[in-house]
Amino acid sequence: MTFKTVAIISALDEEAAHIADSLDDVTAVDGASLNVLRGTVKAHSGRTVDVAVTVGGMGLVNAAATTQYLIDLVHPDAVIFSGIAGSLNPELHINDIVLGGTLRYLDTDMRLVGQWKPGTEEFHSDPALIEMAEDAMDEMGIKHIVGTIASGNYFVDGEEKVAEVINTTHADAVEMEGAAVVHVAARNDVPALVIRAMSDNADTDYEEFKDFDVSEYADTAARLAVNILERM
Ligand SMILES: C[C@H]1O[C@@H](n2cnc3c(N)ncnc32)[C@H](O)[C@@H]1O
Repeated sequence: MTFKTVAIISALDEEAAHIADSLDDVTAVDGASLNVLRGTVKAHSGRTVDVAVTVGGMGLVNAAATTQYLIDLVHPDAVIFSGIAGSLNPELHINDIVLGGTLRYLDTDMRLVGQWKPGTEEFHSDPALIEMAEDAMDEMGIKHIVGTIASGNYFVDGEEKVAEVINTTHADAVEMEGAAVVHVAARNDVPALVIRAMSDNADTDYEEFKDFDVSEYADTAARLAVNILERM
């Protein structure tokens, strides 16, 4: 598989900043409430990879709309989501990475929703993209797992919510976009990868979350995304 064009999506400005800064020959396109930056990254092979990066906002609908818009706009060979998530796995520490081997929705009856294409009840990041990400993280010395990510339309904090998410999804990390991105990518037959750096242990309440600085973790995920582009 040659990755000539790659679309990268984040939910927050901090999650996209480093990726946008790594692009050369940048142009901007506005549409569908998005500001899309297009540019190139020089790969180790000497080739250039065309990249489109945008911030789509938080939540499943924003993520789905953004993914479809980027696919229609740039016809990418891969879609990568780069961002932060709450850890549900005690083996993981803040700033470790979970790759979305499996992605499941919270609060969605997939027996019904999953009847439409691609006709599955859960979603998966592309194995070739996962392998590139693992090589990149070995090189960068980042602790990581390929695990299960749960995606829902609410911030998960506190023991009760955490227990419910773990019981229903068996997830290692929880966030608000990943499953929607991979779901929409699968409808379009585009390989996708979800990268999440752990920003919290799902114990931080929403008021605190607004105050605490997520830039460091957002940047870890973004540096990984750029390293993957350089391997393409
Ligand atoms: C709040 C933003 O950060 C991510 N995020 C980080 N931590 C959590 C958590 N504990 N629960 C839900 N989403 C989280 C979401 O994906 C959203 O974009």
